[in-house]
Amino acid sequence: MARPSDRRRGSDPARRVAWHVCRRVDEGAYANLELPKVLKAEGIQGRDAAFATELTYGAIRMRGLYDPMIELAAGRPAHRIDAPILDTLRLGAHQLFGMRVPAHAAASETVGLARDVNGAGAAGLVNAVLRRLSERTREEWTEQLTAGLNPIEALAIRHSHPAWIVRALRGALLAAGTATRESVEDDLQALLEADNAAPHVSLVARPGLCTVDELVGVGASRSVLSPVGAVLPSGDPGAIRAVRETRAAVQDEGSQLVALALAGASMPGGDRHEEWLDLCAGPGGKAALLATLAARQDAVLFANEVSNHRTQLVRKTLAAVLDAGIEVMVGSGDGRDLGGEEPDTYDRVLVDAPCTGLGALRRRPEARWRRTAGDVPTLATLQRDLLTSAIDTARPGGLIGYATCSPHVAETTQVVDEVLGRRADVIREDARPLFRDTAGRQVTDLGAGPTVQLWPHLHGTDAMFFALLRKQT
Ligand SMILES: C[S@@+](CC[C@H](N)C(=O)[O-])C[C@H]1O[C@@H](n2cnc3c(N)ncnc32)[C@H](O)[C@@H]1O
Repeated sequence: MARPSDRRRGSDPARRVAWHVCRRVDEGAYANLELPKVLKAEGIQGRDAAFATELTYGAIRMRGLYDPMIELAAGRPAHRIDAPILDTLRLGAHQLFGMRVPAHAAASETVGLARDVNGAGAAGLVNAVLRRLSERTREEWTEQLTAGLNPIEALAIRHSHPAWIVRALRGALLAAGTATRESVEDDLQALLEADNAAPHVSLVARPGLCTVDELVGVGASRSVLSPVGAVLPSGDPGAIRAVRETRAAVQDEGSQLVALALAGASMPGGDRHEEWLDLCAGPGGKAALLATLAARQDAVLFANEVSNHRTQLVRKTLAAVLDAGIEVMVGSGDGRDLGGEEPDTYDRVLVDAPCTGLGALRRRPEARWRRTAGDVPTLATLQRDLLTSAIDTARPGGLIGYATCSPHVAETTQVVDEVLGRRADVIREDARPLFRDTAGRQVTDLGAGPTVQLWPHLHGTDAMFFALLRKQT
């Protein structure tokens, strides 16, 4: 496919970038990886880059609402519209219904884009569809599209999530004790809205390598939630020296709290030199935080990852940690085998399990359209095997933290319940007191316990789940 730079330069560069990224995403790319590359290649920065980002992410995220609108306006199913033209129409719809672009500018700029990237013939179709779309408000279209649907299907269209995900999130809100039967519809709506809002950029100051004050000094504000966190209101985190040097990094505050919780859990038996294991470490965000926390407690970390490529990423993430002389080992292996290879060894073990990522939909605009309900049982089997192996690697008295960035009960409490149901040597501890905010107070709204469930609409974090288990002596 031609890059935007190869094409005639009649249309707005930011919109062309958005279209190009949407095409690449249709072909299997990830928007969060592709967009920065294309913005850089096109030399687009500042407000134009922010516009391109909002347009790209919104058009991809909201296609569950925009495609049915486009179908009505075009008088044909979306799969009968050429994919490159459909992407142009989605971008037009997002300018009309999701951004504060005046309708005439949204239409004329999108037709200009169509002329450039889809050809003169397609521009006529795009013009006609956008004119029809702009005859009604978003709410009017939504009312028409959801009339007569059951509540889950209606929410799926209104908030542009696949219905199976809406159902799973509703079940998770109830199961975690976050919502009651009375409040669940409001909670669900707030959660779905939070999934569609751009998340702020959270940074971690890796203890001993960087301070929150240093990040505040370059424009970030102190995190309310994470004692090692900061929030960047705008700008490119890559421009921050501490981030470039891997002394700090972009990391969700929920992930920070998970690592802090496991490191902070009490371990009777006093002053032994602990050995910690991160069983699924790639790309190394939690491993880097754990390694610095371990160093403060005179402990050492072994970071394990199954994929060779991701093991390399762990090494890159740990660059500043290793440069500082902090003792951390990095290895590549299947976490399911470690329980047999190194039984009864580690004091603290983190299983940050591969999961559907349904808790991080804000960050990955295409993820909701790629995942299927069929992924869940496959992942749950892997998660059970990894947790079982993690328990085997823990020494008697040792701790195991099980985390996912999905709140789906089949990946969270059901995994823990099933594994614990088969073993008499592990108990579940209340993890909630370990989640402490910057002021030292227990984080609110963590659920009914003993496990912890964080939420984008309540905490501003990804929907991280965390269970703390202790192996009996
Ligand atoms: C959720 S990610 C971990 C994120 C990481 N802890 C961080 O904070 O950067 C899960 C990781 O598990 C790895 N993984 C998948 N199957 C595995 C296995 N059988 N053994 C070890 N790691 C595995 C994946 O490659 C992926 O890197």
